[in-house]
Amino acid sequence: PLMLSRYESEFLELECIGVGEFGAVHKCVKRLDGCLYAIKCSRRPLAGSANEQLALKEVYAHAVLGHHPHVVRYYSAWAEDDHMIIQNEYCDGGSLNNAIVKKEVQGELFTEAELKDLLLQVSMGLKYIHSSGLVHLDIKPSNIFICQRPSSSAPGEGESEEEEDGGAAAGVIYKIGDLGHVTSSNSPQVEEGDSRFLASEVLHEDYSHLPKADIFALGLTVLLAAGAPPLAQNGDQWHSLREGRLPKLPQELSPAFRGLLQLLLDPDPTKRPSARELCKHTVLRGKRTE
Ligand SMILES: Cn1cc(CCO)c2c3c(c(-c4ccccc4Cl)cc21)C(=O)NC3=O
Repeated sequence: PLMLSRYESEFLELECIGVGEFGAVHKCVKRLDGCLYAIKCSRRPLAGSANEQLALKEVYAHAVLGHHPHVVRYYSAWAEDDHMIIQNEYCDGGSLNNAIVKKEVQGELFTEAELKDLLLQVSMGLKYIHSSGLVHLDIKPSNIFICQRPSSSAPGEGESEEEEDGGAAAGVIYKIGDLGHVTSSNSPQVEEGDSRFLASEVLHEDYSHLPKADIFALGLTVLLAAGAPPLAQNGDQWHSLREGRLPKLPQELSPAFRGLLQLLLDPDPTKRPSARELCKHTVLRGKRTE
């Protein structure tokens, strides 16, 4: 085609790392800086359509959110020949969902210390998103990405891991990704996320405590990492979980941690701790064992 695509001229496509109805995500290297990026190409939504709104909200959210060690970094977005393209930080460790499946296959479990580290890191990312007046609304294992070492994209100015928590620098770093459902926490046009992680009050269009819907989804995310069976999309299991009945777990968790998970999943959103409260929660801030 006459117009040389910016995507082709600026990037070398290395491999496809995800395909969905949204489009495809590739691991790419930027020719200029030699760094790796995750680039999502999706069909450009019809002008004025709901999908266009969603696509724009994703880019707006990234633009507003700037940099945080536990939120996937945004670099650029542009439109070309009927496609929307977004260039994000490449996280080299796959998604939390991949990690959960891998543990399952190997007959291994996340230890309680690892579960606490996961909960603390994602809470830090959520605290940042919520303090910016936004809510994610699609927190789930496949939207949490892992960096096995400080990210392999271009280093960010003033972005330092130890600011948030030196501890994670030694192990894995979890980052909240896919801001496609992000909306403002007080004047929401809510686009519901995955029903398996949806808080009951949001299903009933009660948007008065949206940040607590992210906390509920985070509780289910940690529950899955703890080895809970796959979540139901609807039906009795879906409802019983939302009446505060936790599924049987393949491991004994300490009463303190189990109690905290119970609180994250409380049917009453006002009973769930905020991300800020989680970040300083003694159960999560206990002395590190390693
Ligand atoms: C399927 N998939 C696999 C990965 C690599 C994990 O090791 C991945 C990434 C992203 C995304 C992504 C999600 C939503 C919107 C835009 C992007 Cl680039 C999707 C990804 C993203 O923003 N950063 C990623 O690493």
